[in-house]
Amino acid sequence: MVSVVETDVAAALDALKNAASAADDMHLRDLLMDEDRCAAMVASHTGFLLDYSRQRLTKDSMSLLFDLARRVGLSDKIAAMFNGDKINTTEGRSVLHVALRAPKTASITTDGTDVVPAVHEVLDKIKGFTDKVRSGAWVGATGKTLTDVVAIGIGGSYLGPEFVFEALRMDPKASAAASGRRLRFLANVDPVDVARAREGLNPETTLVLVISKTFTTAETMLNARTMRAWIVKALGSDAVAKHMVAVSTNLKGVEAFGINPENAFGFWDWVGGRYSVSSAVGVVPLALQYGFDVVSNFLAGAHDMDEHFKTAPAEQNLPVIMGLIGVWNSTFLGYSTRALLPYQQALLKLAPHIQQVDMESNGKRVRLDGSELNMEAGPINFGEPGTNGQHSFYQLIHQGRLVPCDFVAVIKSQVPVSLPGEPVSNHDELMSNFFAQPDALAFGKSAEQCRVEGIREELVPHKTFRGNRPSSSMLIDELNAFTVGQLLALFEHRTVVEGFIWGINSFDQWGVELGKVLAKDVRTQLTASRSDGADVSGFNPSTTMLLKKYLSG
Ligand SMILES: O=P(O)(O)OC[C@H]1O[C@](O)(CO)[C@@H](O)[C@@H]1O
Repeated sequence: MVSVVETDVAAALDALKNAASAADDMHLRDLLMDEDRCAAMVASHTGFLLDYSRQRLTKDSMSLLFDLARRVGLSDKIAAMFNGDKINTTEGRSVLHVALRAPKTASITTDGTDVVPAVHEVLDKIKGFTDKVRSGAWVGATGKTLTDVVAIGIGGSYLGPEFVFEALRMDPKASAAASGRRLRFLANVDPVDVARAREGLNPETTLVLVISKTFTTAETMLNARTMRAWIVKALGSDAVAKHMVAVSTNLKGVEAFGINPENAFGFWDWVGGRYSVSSAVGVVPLALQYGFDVVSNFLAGAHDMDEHFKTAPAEQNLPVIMGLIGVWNSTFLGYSTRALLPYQQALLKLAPHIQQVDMESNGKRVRLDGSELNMEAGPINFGEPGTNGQHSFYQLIHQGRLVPCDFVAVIKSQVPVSLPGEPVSNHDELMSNFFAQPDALAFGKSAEQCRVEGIREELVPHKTFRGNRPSSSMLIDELNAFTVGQLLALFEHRTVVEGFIWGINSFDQWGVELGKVLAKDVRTQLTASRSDGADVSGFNPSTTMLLKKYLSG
């Protein structure tokens, strides 16, 4: 039987479908002339301003989206997440990454236990350990200070920490705190990645950090064994205790590997891998590099955005607005892709991280109850810092397929440069592009304009831009540990909002399992063929041919 709520939601969806058909008759060129509309489509929160007037939305269609949010019970769903309800139903887990950055005074309960004291216990342990390593109180097997860290981990145990690491590299405070220290990441199970990660490093001064929620991920464990062999070869097996530590929810696995659980930093099953950067997964490597104070600011920033998300009314709530725009573009306008374009080199790893956050979360085709979703949900995400992207894939964005864009920029550069004789500072030069691109996409250039410019008739079609290509523009006051935390939480919550509206489970990832199972079969075959010359068998003709070619090489 169809419930009242479902009928209510269906009515809201129908109204939005009609609004989307009407959007075909509107051009951003005209919508952007409406001052009231432009003023209404701006939202802000401490240090952040979002202008979404270049979305193909009217004020009415935006109201319909807020109405849909009400009808699906978005605010209750957000509250359920913050309350520790087991909203990850396929795994029977709470979703509490927000607890990782909650202050000591907060109380967040799951299974009848307040998790905040445990979070702060781990944070205190991390502070103690990282302070010791940084000060030289914790030394390696030969008595030398451990100045270099190789953080082994993949997916959610890698992408978020690397995003934050890169975002803060040129921040004056973080960079001063990192003086004399190096942090490398080792993710790919490729001996080339191992060689790159340890290039120029000395085992005597290197700390290896194994980061894995499960401590079973094949790539991470082989890389961990490879790095352990490197330490043991140089310094002997006793050195492992001084040179290897771990981050995991599986402390038994850590011990079985040979790392003392005393030197392990735990987290919990209510932290999803891709939402784990504010757990020990990110805090340990980042505090080793930048010091615990900087990382505390990062956590405070994430918490600040959590509070905004939890309390601000939908109409002023940045993650809610961004999530609703995502739903509009994906489900109602049918755009299958979106681009994340930071005009800020420090954010070069934002798009790769958000790719995982979003695509592993919302790359789903069934609803929570297992029924077919029957609408387009999670889009393909990609991105690259501007202006590099302009000289790469923007041609397609301007004249090829339609890709909604999220432009992100920072008002104050971390490292301002102004050269005598140059008309603008280097940062202003970068920002000129940030302001120009959204307008080029929105307004385009008509054939008439081309003709007025005297463009030869046969070239007019090639030089015409239809425009009407949607984007949002975000300005961040400055990029520091606090605002990086805010930015991370903002994008995490956008994904969560979209998943809540679609009624899917944004917190499981069954889709990555099948490939892992098949890789096991191939591993078994390679072992048998290499050791006993066993024939390749049990695979389809194509895979058999490829495996034979590989084995003969
Ligand atoms: O931290 P682990 O357990 O090594 O897992 C790494 C990653 O693998 C996945 O399970 C699948 O890619 C991710 O969700 C996770 O972040």
